[in-house]
Amino acid sequence: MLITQSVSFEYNKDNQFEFPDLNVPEGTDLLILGESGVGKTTFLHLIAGLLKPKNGSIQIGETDIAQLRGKQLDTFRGGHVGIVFQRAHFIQSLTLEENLEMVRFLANKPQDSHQIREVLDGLGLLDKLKSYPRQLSQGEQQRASIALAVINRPKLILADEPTAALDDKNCFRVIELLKRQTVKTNSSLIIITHDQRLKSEFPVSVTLPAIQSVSSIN
Ligand SMILES: Nc1ncnc2c1ncn2[C@@H]1O[C@H](COP(=O)(O)OP(=O)(O)OP(=O)(O)O)[C@@H](O)[C@H]1O
Repeated sequence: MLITQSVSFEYNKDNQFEFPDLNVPEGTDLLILGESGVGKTTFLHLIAGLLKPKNGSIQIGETDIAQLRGKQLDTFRGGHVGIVFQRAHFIQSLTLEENLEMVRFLANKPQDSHQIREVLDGLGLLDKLKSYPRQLSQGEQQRASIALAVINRPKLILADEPTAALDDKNCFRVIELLKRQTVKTNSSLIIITHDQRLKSEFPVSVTLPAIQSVSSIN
């Protein structure tokens, strides 16, 4: 599903990165661990096509997203990649249902109210369909951000520190919800985090080294 090779990136000469090669088959999960500042979010943004690598290839399915530009890239991402951001990105003037409709619209997907209800139901948010983002608790917002990420049934779900602000109970609940969603659609799930609690939940993990060098999945 995802193959990265020799991916490097630089913000400037003080912040240069070489990332491990990844090979994540369809339907499998991967945890990417690393200390603060080693480039976890940067790597996730490269995989999502939000940043362009300096060198290397990032293949999602048959497509090297490092080669896509503009609208092509946006449409590809909208249809194939779901991102659970550190902080949820909602349109505050729209209800949760309308936010989800917007995500489908932006990916050129037909509206499907059954799909929206099914996803919200799976996340325990069906009664929040008509709520505005500000009316949701922090935990509900976290779950709603998972809904935004999975509504288009992407084959690749990327999550940036989805549990950092959560207590143990909610941490494992969010992981369970993410895993359940990926099983439903046979998607691959990649979580980047410094949250060591997640290690026991994922058989495969890779740690980004403090001193950047290329390594591979252990
Ligand atoms: N836009 C930017 N311009 C310049 N440097 C940046 C930029 N974004 C991030 N950096 C630097 O790149 C390094 C890696 O940042 P990144 O956010 O990828 O780390 P991280 O491992 O996700 O950290 P954390 O766990 O604290 O979120 C940091 O030193 C950061 O200051």
